[in-house]
Amino acid sequence: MSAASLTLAGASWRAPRGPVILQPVTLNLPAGRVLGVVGPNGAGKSTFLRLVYRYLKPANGAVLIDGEDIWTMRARDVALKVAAVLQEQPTDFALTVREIVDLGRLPHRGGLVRSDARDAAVVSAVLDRLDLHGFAGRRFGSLSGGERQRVMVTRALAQEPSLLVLDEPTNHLDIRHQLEVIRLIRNLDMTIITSLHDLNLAAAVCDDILLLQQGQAMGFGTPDEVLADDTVSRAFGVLARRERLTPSENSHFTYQLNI
Ligand SMILES: Nc1ncnc2c1ncn2[C@@H]1O[C@H](COP(=O)(O)OP(=O)(O)OP(=O)(O)O)[C@@H](O)[C@H]1O
Repeated sequence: MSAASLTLAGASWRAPRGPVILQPVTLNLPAGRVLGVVGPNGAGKSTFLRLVYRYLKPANGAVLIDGEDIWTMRARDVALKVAAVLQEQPTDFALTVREIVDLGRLPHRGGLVRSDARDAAVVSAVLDRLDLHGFAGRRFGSLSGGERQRVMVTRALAQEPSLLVLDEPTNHLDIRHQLEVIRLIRNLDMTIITSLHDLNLAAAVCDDILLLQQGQAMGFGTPDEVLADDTVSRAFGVLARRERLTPSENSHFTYQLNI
């Protein structure tokens, strides 16, 4: 497993027989970076993520992973490189946690081939990593929202991707599990693309930020470059002020309605 670079070369998306939802985006993310995708509701964050994990095909331009256009690659080869944890959770509630996590191994074996010892070892290792071993035999449907979210992260890690896409990964999680997932994101040896609503979290966790507003990229760069008070205020339609907390030097945004 190693990290992969991501390039968007003028990639845009248009709804079928509808308007352009995402205007052309061009960016180059070196391998191993953590990219946070931020912006108000309806800005196009999920659409951007769907282009990256090859769910949506760009109307124009291309998405490249390690320099290769993902739409000229076989779907299975993309699945060997890219895993996604989405807001929508699977409905196979009758499966056990171990069975759900084992589904992450599917791209590594052809068709109906059964799990082998290596698959079992990877599944056990990722269950341990997310502290879910005690849940392995539980039915997915019997878990809480936060436990399900951790299972979905675990399944994605079982895929051993080089690029991990996360849609609001801390949703449903209590404070401790939020911190654990954030620490995990920072420590993974892969490229991460994550949408986040919490700008404080985005500034603390991400190497780079893509700010979207009404389907347009308003900024791409380090959190300090992109998340300036006036830019955040304009994008979200609020008065935003960023302070530095001492001694951590972490950013802390406060907001008020500008009426
Ligand atoms: N298939 C579609 N057909 C028409 N409109 C769509 C389609 N998919 C998305 N949209 C619209 O495109 C816009 C961007 O949607 P998207 O889900 O990417 O936003 P988002 O930034 O993830 O929003 P949120 O923060 O609310 O989750 C929204 O206005 C949405 O209604």
